[in-house]
Amino acid sequence: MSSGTLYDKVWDRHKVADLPDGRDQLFIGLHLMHEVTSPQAFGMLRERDIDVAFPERTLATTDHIIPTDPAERDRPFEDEQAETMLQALESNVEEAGIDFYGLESGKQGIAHVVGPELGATQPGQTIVCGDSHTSTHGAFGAVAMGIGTSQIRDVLATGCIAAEKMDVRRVEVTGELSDGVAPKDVILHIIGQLGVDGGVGHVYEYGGEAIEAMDMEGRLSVCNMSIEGGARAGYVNPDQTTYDYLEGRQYAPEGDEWNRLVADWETISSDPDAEYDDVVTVDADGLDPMVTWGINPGQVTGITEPIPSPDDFDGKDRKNAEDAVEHMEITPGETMEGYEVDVAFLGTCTNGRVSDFRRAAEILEGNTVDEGVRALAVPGSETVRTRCEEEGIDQIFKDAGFQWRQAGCSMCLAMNGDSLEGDEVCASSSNRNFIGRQGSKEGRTVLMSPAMVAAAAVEGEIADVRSFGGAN
Ligand SMILES: CC(C)[C@H](C(=O)O)[C@@H](O)C(=O)O
Ligand code: SF4
Repeated sequence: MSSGTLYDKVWDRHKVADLPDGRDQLFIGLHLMHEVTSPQAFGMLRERDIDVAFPERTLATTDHIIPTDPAERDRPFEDEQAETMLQALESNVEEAGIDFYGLESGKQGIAHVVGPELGATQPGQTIVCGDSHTSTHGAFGAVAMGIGTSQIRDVLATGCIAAEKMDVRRVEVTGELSDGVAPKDVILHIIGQLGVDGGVGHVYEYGGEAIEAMDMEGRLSVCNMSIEGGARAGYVNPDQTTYDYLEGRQYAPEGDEWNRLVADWETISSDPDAEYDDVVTVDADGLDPMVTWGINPGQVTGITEPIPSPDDFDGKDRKNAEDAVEHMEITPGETMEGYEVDVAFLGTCTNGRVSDFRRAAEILEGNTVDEGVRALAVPGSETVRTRCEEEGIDQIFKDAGFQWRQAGCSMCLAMNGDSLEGDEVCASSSNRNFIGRQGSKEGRTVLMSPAMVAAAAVEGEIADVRSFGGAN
């Protein structure tokens, strides 16, 4: 039997043909869809009178444009553009016979939260979505990639895309996370070390004891931000943690089929002697909670570490650091601790899952949000929201002074009206801190873990979550 990486094996299994331009024709196991990037592709199919080839391999939800304020979710939405986009998605999926998790389903949410929690995301699959954070699904040992409009058209029409095979970099994360340090800190640290372009031309295979010790939701957070490190995709080899999470979920196979698949999934993991194009080792021992100080996710440092000076960098990185210092109004040499915040935002496809809300609730319990802070808790899906409400987590958030919202992307990119104003500073559990990302050109985003967002909300400034004691 040939020896290789999971990426090689899954790719080879799904490869249909060599294309003349050097790319491969790749069959797609699961196509996730949301309202922003799909309408145009459906339009292209309609122009040529082509039906959706595999509706049963397609799953749709609505996330980016929908209001998260319960009072604004009645149809038609006040925002006409949002209403039009959702209507387009609704009629497209109905016509094609695609499973759709809309507002009434009780399971609506961000595609990258919904796919895994419904058990649609499975090991060994090829997964695509017209969304860059499709890399999230790699946490299950899948090859999951974001695609553009013409590829959405192709997968709708044929079940295949033309894709270029990448190199594989093994990112070995050794050591153990200390209290108060989360998977989000690990991926921010990785991006800080390897750079936002460090992964270009690669997919990242995350492994090592720190990754193996993570639960599925932690691995999802890590894989989610692969794209922020420039990688085309990121994945973790499937193991018992993966199977235990998946078993019994809505789309998960059952009985003999389940046993057959688990046995098969065991064979698709990277072999011990697999050859990688590159291997890097990152030590998680002694890692601090991380915070970004700049305007891309690689401009990141430990909470106790000083903000670097532009002089520490060369070329493009130096210019980026100068821009960051100016935009963020930060002082190199100081730490980010004590940097005042106006908004605390907890949610997104990076950190909008139940374990994220549990970790933040541990910090919030018995505490109140600083009076200068507007605090939003936005579950990544309605399933997450319901689960949090069953556990009483919503009450802890509300008692602390957070707004408890309904599921969506919300202030991650402010397409739905949840937005920063002026030069507000946001302590955010999201994945992008680009200028203007959260809806205001002067707005300032500081990326961090969910527990760190809760700590910042309480203190009214960036704080070290470890000072709250017992936090994990
Ligand atoms: C709107 C969508 C295409 C976009 C993406 O591709 O990632 C969004 O989800 C984002 O996070 O910026
Ligand atoms: S939560 Fe943010 S990063 Fe994730 S899909 Fe929505 S907009 Fe993109």
